[in-house]
Amino acid sequence: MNVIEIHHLTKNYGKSRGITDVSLSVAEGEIFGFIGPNGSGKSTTIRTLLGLIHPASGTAAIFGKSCFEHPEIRQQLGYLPSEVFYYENMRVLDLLNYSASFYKKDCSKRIRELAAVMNLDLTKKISDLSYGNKKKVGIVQGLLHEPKLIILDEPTGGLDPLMQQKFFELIREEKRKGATVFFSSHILSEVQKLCDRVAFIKEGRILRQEKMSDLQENTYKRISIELNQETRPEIFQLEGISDLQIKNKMVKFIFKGNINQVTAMIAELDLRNLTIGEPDLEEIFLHYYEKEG
Ligand SMILES: Nc1ncnc2c1ncn2[C@@H]1O[C@H](COP(=O)(O)OP(=O)(O)OP(=O)(O)O)[C@@H](O)[C@H]1O
Repeated sequence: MNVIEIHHLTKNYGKSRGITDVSLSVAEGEIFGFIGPNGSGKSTTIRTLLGLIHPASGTAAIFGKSCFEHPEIRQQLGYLPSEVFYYENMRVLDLLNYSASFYKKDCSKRIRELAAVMNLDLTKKISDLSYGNKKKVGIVQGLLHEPKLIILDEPTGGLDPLMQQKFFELIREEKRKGATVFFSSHILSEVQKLCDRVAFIKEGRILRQEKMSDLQENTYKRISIELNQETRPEIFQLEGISDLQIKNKMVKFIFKGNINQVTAMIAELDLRNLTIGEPDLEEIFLHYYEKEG
């Protein structure tokens, strides 16, 4: 069953672009990454999905129902917005208890567990917290009622690397317990570690949806060659080469395909140096999918 179903969703802000014809689905138990640069439409998609803003056209459903028509769905979902605003004078525990009062269950044990994992001091006043610690409050708030669907809009901003790791571990644990996770980010490397599938959004449109395993199994290589003399681009016209950059005697490109073909081509060259590495997903997206944008 698909927990999230979005079909042809379009939303504009007056004359300015929001999102255009966005379609995607997230299966039960999946961790789904939603990747795009700043302003690409991630938050707009999420807010429309949650029924917080109205689309111009298209449909969005959670557990098969529209959030507008069935606000009770929110009982089963945990949402961390990209920006969190709190009552500055409240203590962390009071704020979390207040959030928990919206759900029909006792969340006090889970609040303490989550605060311990995230190293969050429950006795502090919100106004005394750093940006990263406020983000932790948002994370605990999103998870405290053990929701079936967790929607996180840029959750890791402000968290230090150790806390990011702890947070990822929390998300993996929620997945093991059966939760579905929708996770937006502009940092591909973090999504790479966590997600089963990923959609890339650019300028309000979805470019691709891929299984993470397919992306990683594809033999993408980042190849850098230093030659003993200057060269010509025609030599590098092999199928599968993209993002070819030639500067004096330095040649760089991304290659996808049978590695033997590219090593045969390189064997013909007079090399000074050669490095073959794995491009990160950022490079794959930016250079392979750029032309589709
Ligand atoms: N309330 C608003 N009024 C007018 N334009 C808006 C509003 N909210 C978003 N937009 C515009 O819609 C587009 C998509 O913005 P959105 O916030 O959805 O992107 P995002 O991918 O979440 O970006 P970021 O990573 O910076 O949070 C942008 O061009 C933005 O300027």
